[in-house]
Amino acid sequence: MSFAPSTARVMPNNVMNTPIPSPQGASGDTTINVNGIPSGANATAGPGIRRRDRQGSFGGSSRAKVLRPFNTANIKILLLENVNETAVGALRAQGYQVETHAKALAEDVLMEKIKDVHCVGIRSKTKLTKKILDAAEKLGVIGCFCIGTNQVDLEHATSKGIAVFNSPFSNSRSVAELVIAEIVLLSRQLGDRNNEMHQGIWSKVSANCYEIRGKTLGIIGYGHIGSQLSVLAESMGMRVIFHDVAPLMPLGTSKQVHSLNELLEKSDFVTLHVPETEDTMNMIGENELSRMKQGSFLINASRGTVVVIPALAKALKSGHLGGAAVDVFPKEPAANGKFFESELIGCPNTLLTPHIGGSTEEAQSMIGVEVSQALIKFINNGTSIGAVNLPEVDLRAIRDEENSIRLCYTHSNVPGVLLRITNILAEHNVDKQFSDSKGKIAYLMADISDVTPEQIQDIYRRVRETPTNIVTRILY
Ligand SMILES: NC(=O)c1ccc[n+]([C@@H]2O[C@H](COP(=O)([O-])OP(=O)(O)OC[C@H]3O[C@@H](n4cnc5c(N)ncnc54)[C@H](O)[C@@H]3O)[C@@H](O)[C@H]2O)c1
Ligand SMILES: O=C(O)[C@H](O)COP(=O)(O)O
Repeated sequence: MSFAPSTARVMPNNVMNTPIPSPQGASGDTTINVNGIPSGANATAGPGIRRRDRQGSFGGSSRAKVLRPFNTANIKILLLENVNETAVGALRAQGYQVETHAKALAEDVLMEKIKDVHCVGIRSKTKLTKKILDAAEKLGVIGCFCIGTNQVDLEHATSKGIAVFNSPFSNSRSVAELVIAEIVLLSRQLGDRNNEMHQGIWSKVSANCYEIRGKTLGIIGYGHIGSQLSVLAESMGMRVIFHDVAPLMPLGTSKQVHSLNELLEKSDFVTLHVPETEDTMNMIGENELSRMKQGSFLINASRGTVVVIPALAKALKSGHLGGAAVDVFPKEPAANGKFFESELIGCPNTLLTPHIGGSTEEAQSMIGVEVSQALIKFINNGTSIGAVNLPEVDLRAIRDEENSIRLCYTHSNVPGVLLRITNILAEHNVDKQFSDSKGKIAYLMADISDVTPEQIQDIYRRVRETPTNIVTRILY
């Protein structure tokens, strides 16, 4: 797969279901404006579609055509929260306009900035609420350069046909390694000893300090991170049990237990690796903490809302828990250097970290590559593989010949749509077509050959006018 930038290419397209930036056809290009009408100095009465420069291939075939939404230089991308250079470079190499910010933006600034962009890239801090999404007039795709997507109003994004991509496992190993370190640190009270030494206090203690060998680790949420952690913990001699809503294959000699309570009662260390959902909100409160063994430890590197912080502080101060490591908080400061407050500050044997579970060079670099590639494939080819909120649809490469187009149609999932589209395409040569649905939304891709600019314009207009239309794009 090559992501080499193409020569300017302008598409009849509402890539983000909104007005298209005005064409900037390179010299010699025949360009097609938003309405599909050939325009620009070199517009001719001819087909209006230039054979692409053979700069790369799609789908591994030398006869494959590189598709573009329209002049890629008109695509505007906003990257927030210090998204990795690997992503910035890959997106710029496409010719897109990329604006980067090291921090999350305040709501009013984001509302203004997001108005004009086709794609936004965020991490866990930026909240893309209904209000923000409604301000985003041209937005067609969101890249979450992290695992969690709870910071995006997914339902609203979906209703607007905005695709959302994330990186499902590129930082899993980093989180699992952090948790292994924390298990050892907590078990040996290293946080407290370190603090004392920095204050000039020599306090050599062995009481209540343990090896982790032979101890039981209870993992809540046995997904990418939980299962990776399971393998690492067993290799250090721990026994592993886990609780998950889904029945899952236990790795190594780990065992799935029947209930959350069983896990809490049997574990020396309890670690949370669930997503933020309605079900996991306040999952560990006073009742659950009281079920944990006397002197056991709690680790949370999932989401801050999963643990009731005042209850945890109480359990630590009373000595019921032997310690805790917390990486995520219900309210996190917006940026580095901002004030952090929590009832956990000063609790005994309590490790507090600023949401750094996935913050390693390796993870950030891999995430940058993975998410930027998903964004490029969606913008340039219409591919929704890996989208968390759209049905996953792809077609093999379009043939590299003149006058062939790809129709990408995001629509409401109601009866009768395919018949309507079939009628619109009836007199054309549909090379291939695929469609799938997910809940209230469906996505169709169709490659059509031998179409004139007038026919493209007609297809585009008629598809857009269907009552079920959410987003219609045509790619060349
Ligand atoms: N601290 C960090 O920097 C950091 C980094 C990466 C991920 N995370 C957080 O960790 C979470 C987990 O990541 P992952 O990649 O392992 O996710 P995952 O989707 O691979 O696994 C989550 C698991 O939790 C289970 N689950 C869901 N609801 C549950 C419930 N109510 N009770 C029990 N199990 C439940 C799922 O079935 C799944 O097996 C992410 O959603 C993210 O919020 C934090
Ligand atoms: O969801 C995630 O992947 C983690 O919470 C990490 O988020 P971050 O990219 O904001 O560090």
